[in-house]
Amino acid sequence: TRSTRPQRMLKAVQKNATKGNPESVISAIDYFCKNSEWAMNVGDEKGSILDSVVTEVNPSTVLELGTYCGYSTVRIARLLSPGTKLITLEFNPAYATVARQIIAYAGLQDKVTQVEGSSADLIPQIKERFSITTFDFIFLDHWKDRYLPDIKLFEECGLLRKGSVLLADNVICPGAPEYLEYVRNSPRYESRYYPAHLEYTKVEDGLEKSVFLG
Ligand SMILES: O=C(NC/C=C/[C@H]1O[C@@H](n2cnc3c(NCCO)ncnc32)[C@H](O)[C@@H]1O)c1cc(-c2ccc(F)cc2)cc(O)c1O
Ligand SMILES: [Mg+2]
Repeated sequence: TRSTRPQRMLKAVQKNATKGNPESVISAIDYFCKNSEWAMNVGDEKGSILDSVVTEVNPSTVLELGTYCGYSTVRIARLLSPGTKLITLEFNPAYATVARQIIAYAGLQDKVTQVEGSSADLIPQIKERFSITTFDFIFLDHWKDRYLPDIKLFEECGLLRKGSVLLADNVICPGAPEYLEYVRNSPRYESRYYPAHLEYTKVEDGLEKSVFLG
């Protein structure tokens, strides 16, 4: 049967990137998406903004919602201090399998804990299962209508502390209007919009960074 787009993306990484070199994995995926097949990775333009926020926060505890093929997982993990691991949630086993291979090809498997399942089920289990008290940095890039229910779940489960940084992809395209309204109007968050473009296109999109104020 015909291969899937994530499988073709993995082949492109194995063909064009250098094993153990995260930068070459990122470049190989961006090249594939610009020249062969568009895919919903955060991409190079928004990825550079993601890089700058991760570098600024220098987090000890990190959560990503929506691994997909692991592109942003690699971007984040390559910047983490030694000994720091990120947890990434993905409920599609086929995507998780491709991501595992892309993360391993980049040599970052020791900095990543991949968890298969839905954020709605897993978020309430995180403290117990991973001995986490709160997250320093959370990247939201899963289903856009789940951003708001999941940020409320973070609050209910006591997973945020004064200064926790949440960064959300696609707040313009496809859009997360309820989430934006919430973080921009809640007195418990200080929010800032980073304008950019939808990955590999000229369509307007951007990232919303929201700091929890406690
Ligand atoms: O839809 C987009 N992203 C969704 C990501 C989903 C991934 O995350 C996984 N996932 C989803 N919900 C959950 C969940 N929890 C949810 C239930 O609890 N728990 C765990 N994993 C979850 C999926 O299995 C996928 O792996 C998108 C679209 C465009 C786009 C723009 C313009 C266009 F024309 C077309 C497309 C651009 C983007 O950058 C985008 O991110
Ligand atoms: Mg996205």
